[in-house]
Amino acid sequence: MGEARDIALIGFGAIGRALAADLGRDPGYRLAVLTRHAADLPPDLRALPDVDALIAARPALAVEAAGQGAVAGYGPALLEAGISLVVASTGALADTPLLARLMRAAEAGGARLIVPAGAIGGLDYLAAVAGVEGARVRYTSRKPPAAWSEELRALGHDPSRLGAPVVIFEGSAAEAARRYPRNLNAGLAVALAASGALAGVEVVADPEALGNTHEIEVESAAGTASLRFANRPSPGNPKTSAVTALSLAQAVRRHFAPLVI
Ligand SMILES: NC(=O)C1=CN([C@@H]2O[C@H](COP(=O)(O)OP(=O)(O)OC[C@H]3O[C@@H](n4cnc5c(N)ncnc54)[C@H](OP(=O)(O)O)[C@@H]3O)[C@@H](O)[C@H]2O)C=CC1
Ligand SMILES: O=C([O-])CC(=O)C(=O)O
Repeated sequence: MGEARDIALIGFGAIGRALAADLGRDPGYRLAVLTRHAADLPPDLRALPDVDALIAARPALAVEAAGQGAVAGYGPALLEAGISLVVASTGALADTPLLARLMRAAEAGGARLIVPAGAIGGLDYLAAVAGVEGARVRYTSRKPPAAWSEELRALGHDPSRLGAPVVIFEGSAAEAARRYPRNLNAGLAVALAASGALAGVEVVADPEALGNTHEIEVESAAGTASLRFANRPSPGNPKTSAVTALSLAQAVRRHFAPLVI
């Protein structure tokens, strides 16, 4: 095996910890973490105090699992410096001027901005049929009330005693990602893959939801598809599905793989 590849993680919360544990078991990777809480890192992880230190470390790839602010704050500089970036906080890309800036930076630096599947799957299918005439995609996010405590209280509901599903939002993926930056990244990933074919997004707090559920319905001249993901919440954050960290680990492996599936 060749020398270990340096990977820089940004953020060390629910996803960052799970991702570090996953990639950390693989001798093919050496990890460093940009975090505001360096003292909380296990001794085998190197702390990066700021984005300049990250760029100076010249990692083979950076992975953001921090928040929309980190994508906007660090993304352009990393990409311009030629460091490809996997973003978990895909909702940040609802900001079209930021997305354009990131794409210009990636082009200038010869790097890639990578949107992983995250909490869902099937983005390849959506992208393949998006241009087919009449293609129409709908996305529904259905999470248990614990993921929507504040929003339910604001609507006059007690999250611990919700008797029936409550629709929190209906509208565009971009507006959903702006309003709910911690809960609607998957909707924006669907929007990027499905492009103009995404007809709408619905967000539901559901006491019967078996975990964080994502439903994608597709109709086009190529056929129909019903995708449904019933995800276990991450132990560290009920808004975040545990599978997201697995998806990011997969995006890292895929980036370097000689066989891409
Ligand atoms: N694409 C997808 O399908 C999914 C995306 N996500 C998104 O992934 C991101 C991470 O999720 P999760 O791990 O659950 O969140 P957590 O809140 O558990 O962790 C985020 C961590 O990032 C740190 N952080 C925030 N901003 C910065 C910054 N500018 N620089 C360094 N560290 C920072 C926070 O620390 P501090 O205390 O310093 O703020 C915190 O420790 C979120 O934006 C989330 O919405 C989540 C699920 C699915
Ligand atoms: O983890 C999930 O189920 C999805 C999520 O939070 C998001 O899309 O932001």
